Amino acid sequence: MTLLIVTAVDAERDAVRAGLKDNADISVQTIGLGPAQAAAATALLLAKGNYTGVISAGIAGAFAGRAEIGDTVIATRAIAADLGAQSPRGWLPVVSLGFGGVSSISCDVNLTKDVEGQRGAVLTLATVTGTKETAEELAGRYPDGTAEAMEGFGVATAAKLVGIPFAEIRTISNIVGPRDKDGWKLQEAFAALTKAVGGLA
Ligand SMILES: O=C(O)c1cccc(C(=O)CC[C@H]2O[C@@H](n3cnc4c(=O)[nH]cnc43)[C@H](O)[C@@H]2O)c1
Repeated sequence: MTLLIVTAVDAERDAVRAGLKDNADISVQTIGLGPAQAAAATALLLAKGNYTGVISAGIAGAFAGRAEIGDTVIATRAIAADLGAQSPRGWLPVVSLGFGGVSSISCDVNLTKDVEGQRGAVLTLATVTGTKETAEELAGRYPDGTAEAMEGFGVATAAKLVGIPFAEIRTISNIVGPRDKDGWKLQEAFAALTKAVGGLA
């Protein structure tokens, strides 16, 4: 039986593979960017293989004051932070709309028990946050929200459908706020990712 680790882009996949040193019991695959692509591609992989669990891994943005560049965040839960409705009285998560669905999926602690890092919720968004206002709104809405990325909830949804454990590991490349892509510390985050997944090997 094999553990599946999925990443959005090849650079993340290569950083994870470097930390695992050819461990034959772990398969690392690129699934593409965003929650919809992540859910569909993960479901396809899980349908074709026999996996003990799935981990969404990669880089992420941290909410100011909750994690720093180069830190490792191990998700307690993956939150669908843009699945719901806006209203004049504030945000309405999908669960409050009355049509079913869930707003967050818990992570299995056993999958990441050998990984070092801080624990906190990781938000999944189809749109990367790019303003101070949205960053503050999300941080206020989710007091346990430590980081945001674009795939975790999609991967978690596929794992839940198949009935296998899910976890998410993210290393911090940037602070969530006004868009400054040139300021993302990609190499620091990829190096931290290689180190973090070493515990899984
Ligand atoms: O390999 C490269 O040189 C490279 C250049 C640009 C971007 C990447 C990525 O890996 C981007 C996709 C990756 O980033 C996650 N991510 C990171 N920070 C955030 C954020 O602030 N908000 C949302 N997502 C973020 C995303 O989930 C993907 O895993 C590589």
